[in-house]
Amino acid sequence: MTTSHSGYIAIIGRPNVGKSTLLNGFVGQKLAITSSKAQTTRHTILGIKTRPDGQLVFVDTPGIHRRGAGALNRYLNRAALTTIGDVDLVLFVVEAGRWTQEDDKALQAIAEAGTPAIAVVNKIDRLRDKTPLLPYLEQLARRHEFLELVPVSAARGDQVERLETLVLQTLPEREPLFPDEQITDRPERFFAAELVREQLMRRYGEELPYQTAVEVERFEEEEGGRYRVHALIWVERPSQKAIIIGERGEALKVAASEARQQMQRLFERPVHLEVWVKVRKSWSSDESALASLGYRER
Ligand SMILES: Nc1nc2c(ncn2[C@@H]2O[C@H](COP(=O)(O)OP(=O)(O)OP(=O)(O)O)[C@@H](O)[C@H]2O)c(=O)[nH]1
Repeated sequence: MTTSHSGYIAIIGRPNVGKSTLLNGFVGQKLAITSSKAQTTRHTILGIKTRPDGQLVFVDTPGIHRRGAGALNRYLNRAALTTIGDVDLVLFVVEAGRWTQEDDKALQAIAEAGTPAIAVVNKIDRLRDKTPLLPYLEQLARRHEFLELVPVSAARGDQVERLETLVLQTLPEREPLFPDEQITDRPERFFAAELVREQLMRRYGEELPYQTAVEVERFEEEEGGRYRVHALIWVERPSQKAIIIGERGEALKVAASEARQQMQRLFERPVHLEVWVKVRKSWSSDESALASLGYRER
């Protein structure tokens, strides 16, 4: 019989390095929403991968960043920092060829926690010429005592399986922590809200998405298995509501249709989705409004 290794792995790095893409690649399902905008991830999500030789429980955290005041930003940083101290291993994700102050801050947090770490150098597909990769890896190795340094392309899946095997070997000998078939700790309702939020992140301007939140107020299974989902998009100003809805409702219709298709893929069943936009003043700077929208310490 093979020995079982199991444990918690935090995926840590500055915004936009590809943490969510990596998590989805490990689990083989789109659990974490992604976009080209920084700070897409607002919630900590568990992604569970069970193999015959053990179980990897990944914790995708909101990116660590330096700027930004306000309750939402405080929540994002706190969530990432708490996670680092609580896990068996950290995957520190960086972008090949790039090093910023925010990377530095994330690495400092890892060093302070003293949690063992593997450096994941992502987006190697972007390097046409691979020559600079070696000096980059050497420099990274000098910054911290990593267990391993692994270049990958999360988007293409290159080296992700190898990384997974390396990760498993570092985890303690332990029976699986979750049942075999479980792939996340979040209910389907949560993913419904996230998939609507993903469309907002992807479709609307640079600033607007950060001033919106999504709440699923109804999530029901109809006879025959179809899901009926009612989602509310909270914005801070009436002008934002007009932008999201668009002329004759076209913009929202397109966004909702894409979100619905993504839900059908994840839930593997038909989905009926209705989306409404409502104005609630300054929800993103108000701790109690944040809590009511699900941004709670867990
Ligand atoms: N070329 C390339 N792009 C990638 C790769 N991995 C991720 N990306 C892209 O990088 C962007 C950010 O990816 P995410 O997975 O959302 O990044 P994140 O680190 O979770 O971001 P935050 O939510 O801001 O913390 C997206 O546009 C991805 O498609 C990769 O291996 N190669």
